[in-house]
Amino acid sequence: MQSPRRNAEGRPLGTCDPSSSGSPAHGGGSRFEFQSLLSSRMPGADPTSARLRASESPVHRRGSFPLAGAGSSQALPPQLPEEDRIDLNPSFLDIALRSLLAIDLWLSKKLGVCAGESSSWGSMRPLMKLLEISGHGIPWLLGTLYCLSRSDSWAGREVLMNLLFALLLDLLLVSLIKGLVRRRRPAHNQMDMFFTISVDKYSFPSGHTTRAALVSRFILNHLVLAIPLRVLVVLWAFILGLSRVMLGRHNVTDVAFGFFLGYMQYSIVDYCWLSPRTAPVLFVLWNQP
Ligand SMILES: CC(C)=CCC/C(C)=C/CC/C(C)=C/COP(=O)(O)O
Repeated sequence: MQSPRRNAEGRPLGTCDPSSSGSPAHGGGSRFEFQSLLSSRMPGADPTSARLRASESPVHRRGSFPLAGAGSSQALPPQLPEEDRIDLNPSFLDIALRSLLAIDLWLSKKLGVCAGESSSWGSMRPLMKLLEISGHGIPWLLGTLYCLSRSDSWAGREVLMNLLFALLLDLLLVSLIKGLVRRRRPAHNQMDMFFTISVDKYSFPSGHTTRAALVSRFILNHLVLAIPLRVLVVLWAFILGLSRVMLGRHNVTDVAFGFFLGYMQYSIVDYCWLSPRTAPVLFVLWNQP
């Protein structure tokens, strides 16, 4: 059996002395309290998952409760029940993620000013819903297919074919991630969206935002537009993302990740660019009478 590791004062590590700087396992008396508070008051604190985390922690593996350090002559606090013990040792990443989520929920609730008719900016709701339609998958897909059917130049057809590929890739990736992450939409959201598919009950990432980022980057790279129009395209994408939070459809992190994913999706499309040279079959098929 391993003898317990000791600190500079010869005290076994993990021995409880609330006034001391504490053991590496608990980080001192004040951190001890902070962590207890965090684990017991944080939304979503779950004793079952805490128990699971504990079984992975080095403190737990040692097989004894370190606060009750054997051999210490000082009065020790009473031993805590199992659930409370483990909650004392969340990892730094755990705390950082939970704090980020708490800030995300708080900020999203604050920004959800058009979430209902009676919300503080409720009168703006129709305008936000108009923006919502401008970034919906159906008009973009139908519009691209229509333009493709009317296009009479090879260059135009190539761009539109790639836009179609981009839109389908976006639908696929967003559905996949939504299905995997399964994050519920904010509680203050009214589920009155136009034409949704099953995964759209989930909110991470925002599909409207990925599309806005993807399409705007696509347009900026493949259409020759005057500067004011280019600014308008960027503004549209940005305001569409913001409107998702204002409508209460999404949390801020859903939209932030949506921008990132949409931006990256364009890079994929650009990398796999379809042309009569790289995908001749597609282009020949499209030109059949
Ligand atoms: C071809 C096919 C299956 C088209 C489906 C298009 C469609 C229903 C897209 C869903 C658009 C939508 C409501 C996305 C949700 O956006 P969030 O920003 O709320 O995530």
